[in-house]
Amino acid sequence: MAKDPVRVLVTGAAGQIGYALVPMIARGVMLGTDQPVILHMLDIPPAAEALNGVKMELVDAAFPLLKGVVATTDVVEACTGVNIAVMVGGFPRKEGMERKDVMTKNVSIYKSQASALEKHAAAGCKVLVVANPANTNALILKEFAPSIPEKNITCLTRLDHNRALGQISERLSVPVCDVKNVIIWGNHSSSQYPDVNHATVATPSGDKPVRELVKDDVWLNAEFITTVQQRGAAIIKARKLSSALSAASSACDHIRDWVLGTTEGTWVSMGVYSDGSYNVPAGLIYSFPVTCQNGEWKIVQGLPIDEFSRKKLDLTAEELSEEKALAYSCLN
Ligand SMILES: NC(=O)C1=CN([C@@H]2O[C@H](COP(=O)(O)OP(=O)(O)OC[C@H]3O[C@@H](n4cnc5c(N)ncnc54)[C@H](O)[C@@H]3O)[C@@H](O)[C@H]2O)C=CC1
Ligand SMILES: O=C([O-])CC(=O)C(=O)O
Repeated sequence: MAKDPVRVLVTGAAGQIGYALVPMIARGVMLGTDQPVILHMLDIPPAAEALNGVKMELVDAAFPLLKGVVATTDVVEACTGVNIAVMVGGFPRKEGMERKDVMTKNVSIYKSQASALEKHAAAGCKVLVVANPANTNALILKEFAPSIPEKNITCLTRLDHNRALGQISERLSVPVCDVKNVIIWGNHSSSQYPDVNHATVATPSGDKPVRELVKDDVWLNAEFITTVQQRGAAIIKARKLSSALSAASSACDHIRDWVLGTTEGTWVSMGVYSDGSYNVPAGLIYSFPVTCQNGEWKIVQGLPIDEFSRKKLDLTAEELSEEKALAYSCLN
């Protein structure tokens, strides 16, 4: 029997990530090729005409899984009955800006959209915040939507995770699908810690640690880390626009794994509400290694953390605490 359609909200749908993301969702990249979807697309009035153009293209593409499109500038209409909410709406960073610089503009959006989601989304709606500062926007959304369970509010660090996989794959000239279990700890910002200490590569003689294969701790402890931390800025420099296709694809990965589960023996990185695991202060949205099953994520426990890593985990937590304080000061 055909499945009932799932309603997926994309905010900022007329923007660059939105334009890359909605066809992926309509093709089943996010929820599976047997899962019909109804797309809810929200943008602001100045983008209404462009949003309507995206809707026209979705109709023209005749996606078999797409059972309906709601394109609106009304946040209540956009949020009504949605099962998944991908929050991309906001203002992107430009060359020379830190993600913190977009804070003032974006956190107030997340405060107001929190109440619309809380009141109008379907029960159990899963929320992914993409817009920057992603962790702090997600935290604001959580705090101003107290009836949405905190386990249902996450932010995107899967792009950073995928970037880390990509760097290792390039360095070792192995297919990216053979690399797994990197970790992005902390903030989706240049303070994040891309950690390869538990990462492995599938080889004909079994999984081997990335460190053993790369055989260059200097590169792994320095250049690799900064390349991943600065990749967003490098893309902005090259394209004069921030990452879009990779962000859209990673957002699909995030939701797909969350809803359909991670593969046995593999974890992914997600920005989730900290419960104090790994001595990360509770009450921050922080990126951890997680596994997913039955629609729920769980932080991978018990990984040994060396002194080098500890410092980096703490540094990015400190930045998130500062961002939290700054966000509240912007809202006052
Ligand atoms: N977490 C991550 O890995 C990544 C996050 N980003 C962030 O994603 C966000 C979107 O990036 P782009 O699509 O490139 O930007 P964009 O400027 O092309 O699109 C953003 C869209 O949001 C809309 N918008 C603004 N305020 C809104 C509101 N209140 N409600 C609904 N829509 C609203 C704009 O009209 C625009 O159409 C930015 O904040 C960017 O920094 C970008 C790449 C990766
Ligand atoms: O760097 C930016 O502003 C966009 C972004 O979040 C990324 O590409 O990781």
